[in-house]
Amino acid sequence: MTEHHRNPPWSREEFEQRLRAKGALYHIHHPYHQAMHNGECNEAQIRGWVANRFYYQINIPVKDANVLANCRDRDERRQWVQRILDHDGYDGAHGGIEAWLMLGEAVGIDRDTMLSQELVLPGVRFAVDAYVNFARRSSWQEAACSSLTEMFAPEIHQSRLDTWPQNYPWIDAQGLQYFRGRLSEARRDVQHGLRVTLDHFVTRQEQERALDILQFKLDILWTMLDAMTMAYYQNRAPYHNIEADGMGNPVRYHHGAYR
Ligand SMILES: O=C(O)c1cc(C(=O)O)c2c(n1)C(=O)C(=O)c1cc(C(=O)O)[nH]c1-2
Repeated sequence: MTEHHRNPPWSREEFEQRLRAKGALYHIHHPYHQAMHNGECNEAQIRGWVANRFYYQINIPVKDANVLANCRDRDERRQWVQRILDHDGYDGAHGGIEAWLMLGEAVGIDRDTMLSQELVLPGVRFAVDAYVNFARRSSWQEAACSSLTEMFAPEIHQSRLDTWPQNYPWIDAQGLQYFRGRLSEARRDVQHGLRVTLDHFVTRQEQERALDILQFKLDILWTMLDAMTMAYYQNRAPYHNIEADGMGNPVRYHHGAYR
């Protein structure tokens, strides 16, 4: 046992405070998001982000289905299942994935292109898949903890609602509905995720593990934007320096949104 594992657990309040302090590393601080917030993104950079984030959107309910699959507690599942419904839609509600498709259309990506995932960069795919796989292999409480980056999400959604209409007048403001919907959904998710995390991780060792899990999730979000930076800022999408695939076909991503 290393020394710090003998340390007493943090109080519930201090533990929560340490989880919230991780907001300092949220992707709101990534240069890509900063540029987007400051109105400095060109149309291709906005489109690249929307098309790549779509892969996150469609995987969130798959991730949450993995959480359910690992959870033996009916009451917890009853609450958690709402996350899947929020994204997939139910009854009269069209759901988050549909809302993201509408955001896509508002920025100039037609549905078929978005659904084909042809603009999704491998680095983004790997990062998002790591999240789904983590939820598949971990306890449902660990997966709940990994969702807690959502503590920091309402601020980023609100900032888009506040600044995009002025900064990007070419985007139909109707397309921003996704962000509006998430404001309340994220706050409700966080209440649940935080309660599970504070209840489940009780020794200092477990609490430190929870911080590591949250860091892992922060890394996923940050790495997605790193991959997009390569493609849409540095014009170094995968295979950017290779003209053809050897069979005379243009390489992947040549037709992509980064052009
Ligand atoms: O736009 C964003 O910056 C952002 C970030 C995050 C996040 O922190 O993981 C989520 C969302 N949006 C989001 O819309 C969403 O539905 C969502 C679900 C989850 C999750 O981990 O279960 N994160 C996020």
